[in-house]
Amino acid sequence: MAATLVRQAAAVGAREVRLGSTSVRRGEALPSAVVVVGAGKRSRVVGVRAAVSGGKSVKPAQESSNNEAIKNVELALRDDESPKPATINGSAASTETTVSITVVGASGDLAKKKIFPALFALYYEGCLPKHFTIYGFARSKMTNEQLRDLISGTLTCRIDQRENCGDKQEEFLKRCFYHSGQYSSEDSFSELSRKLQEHEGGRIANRLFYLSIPPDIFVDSARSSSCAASSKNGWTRVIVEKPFGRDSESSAELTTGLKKYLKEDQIYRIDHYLGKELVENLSVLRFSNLVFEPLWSRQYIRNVQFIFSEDFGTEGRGGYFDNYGIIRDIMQNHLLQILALFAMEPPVSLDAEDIRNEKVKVLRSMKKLDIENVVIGQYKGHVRGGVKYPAYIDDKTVPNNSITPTFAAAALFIDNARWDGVPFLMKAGKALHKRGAEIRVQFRHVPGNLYKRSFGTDLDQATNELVIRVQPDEAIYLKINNKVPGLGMRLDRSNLNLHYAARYNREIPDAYERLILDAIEGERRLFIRSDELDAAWALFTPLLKELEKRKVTPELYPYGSRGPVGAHYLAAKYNVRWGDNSFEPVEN
Ligand SMILES: NC(=O)C1=CN([C@@H]2O[C@H](COP(=O)(O)OP(=O)(O)OC[C@H]3O[C@@H](n4cnc5c(N)ncnc54)[C@H](OP(=O)(O)O)[C@@H]3O)[C@@H](O)[C@H]2O)C=CC1
Ligand SMILES: O=C1O[C@H](COP(=O)(O)O)[C@@H](O)[C@H](O)[C@H]1O
Repeated sequence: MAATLVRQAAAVGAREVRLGSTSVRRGEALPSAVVVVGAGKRSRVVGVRAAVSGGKSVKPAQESSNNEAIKNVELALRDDESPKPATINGSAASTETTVSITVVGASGDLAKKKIFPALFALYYEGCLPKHFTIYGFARSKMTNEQLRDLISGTLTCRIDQRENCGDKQEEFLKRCFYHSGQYSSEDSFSELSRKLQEHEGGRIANRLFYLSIPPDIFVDSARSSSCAASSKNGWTRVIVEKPFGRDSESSAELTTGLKKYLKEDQIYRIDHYLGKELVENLSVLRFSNLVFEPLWSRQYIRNVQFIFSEDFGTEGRGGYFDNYGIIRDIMQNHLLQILALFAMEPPVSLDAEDIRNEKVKVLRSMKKLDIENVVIGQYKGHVRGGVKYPAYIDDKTVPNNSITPTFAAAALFIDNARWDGVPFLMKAGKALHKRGAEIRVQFRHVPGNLYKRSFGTDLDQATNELVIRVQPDEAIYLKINNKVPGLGMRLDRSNLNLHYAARYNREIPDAYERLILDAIEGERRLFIRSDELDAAWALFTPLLKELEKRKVTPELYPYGSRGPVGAHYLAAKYNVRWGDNSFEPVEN
């Protein structure tokens, strides 16, 4: 069946076929071809996208009750971004496509640590188109060879594959080049454009710019890249890194600035948490399992916790961090995005706009964050086992009287029928006792529980808890009460555990891989739309201003500890206990 569909899709010029959860996005994005990779036996075709100009949506092509059969075939044709026929000296040029990816800020930390490794991983997996070129752009003077040396140390091959790793790295590096220039200079970008054009060789040239630079030069770079280096015959897209402003006003200003040079559908605002495997899985868990969705409301859920912790400080990024603080760095974006996916109503479809519409709706239903529902902290120096751990203010790029929070806990509420009265707690901190990110869903007590005498007085400890461990060591587990085998009647707490390392024999892709691939494919589902951003800032801006106006001093906590005790009082105010404080062995 899938093969039939692929032939049909090819006949109408589709460029991609999606096969259920085995996302089929590894093919080359040719308007006249379909490439299917990884179509597992149990795969289900859920959509076909085509890049044919002047088309319109057509669905569904065929239906079948068989799980292996093709369903919901949809041709999502992109009028706005469809390739325009290339001409050279008036005559028609190649209809082949090529993608040029420019990493703006290539000399920086993120480029080296995340972006180039993700691009290599995509190349290694065969996910990049046949014709592609990668350019690094920054002010630093570097040759192509020097860029290759800089990034080669951070390229790694999938540990579950490893074949021809060295050769693949060599091949990849040969396709990476460097151009030095000024971010605000159109001349620099014209020169870059000329070089890109040489590599593009007359093909339909799609161009992706990844702005991996400090936020104060986003607009300048967007202007010069857009005015001087946009594609003449294909699409041009720009990935923008966070932070998207410091508050509602600066975020709106940034959006206005970017929109002078780019259309909204060219802007890909990245929140890399949306690219994490378990965050993407949230919707699958909710909407494809009957056992969860009916429980997903105030009727059965007592509280929900979103917890982020790092066991290291701001090392090296204090200069950036001090201007933002943990609420802007983690809560307003990463944790809030996860919350939105967790709490939104079922979307009409898996289409990017339908999902983002629901996220905006739930964000707009939230109550403004009240300062009484927030606790802030900052780490102080600590000596443990003879090792001295620095205080936040020991960072040379941080003023020694800084009151920027490196920890925050908050209680948020959603004012809608589904979630009325349910506390959504967030906790985020640097320099804590462990690194991790998780979602904890604590369910209500069992009414009239026949076994309540077995639990002693602490009924909270006996309620079910669903834990989605985003990182590290990805897992989804449900804490249940169970009879200890034997002749007596003794209950204990056990986990129904989906431990990814035990269940799936493959490495989990880095979030940046998924997101860069989505940007190349024009899939906007995991990127932030401007109205989502506005809604997120509207929630946090009054609180941030209040904290700054009152100059609230953060509670100090020792480096490597569990954070300030105030977080426990905040939770206790809503009869909640943080779920991450209990010891939990990993079970396979
Ligand atoms: N690093 C990380 O882990 C994360 C970073 N981010 C965001 O990604 C973006 C890039 O981060 P990161 O790589 O750490 O940033 P860097 O501070 O390393 O900056 C990247 C490059 O931008 C150029 N640059 C730095 N400061 C200035 C300046 N004041 N004016 C002009 N150019 C400057 C430098 O290149 P040159 O001098 O050669 O031009 C530098 O190599 C930022 O927006 C950051 O907030 C988001 C999440 C995580
Ligand atoms: O965006 C950011 O994220 C990182 C944490 O990302 P992770 O994928 O390693 O969990 C954080 O360290 C940084 O401060 C923040 O800007």
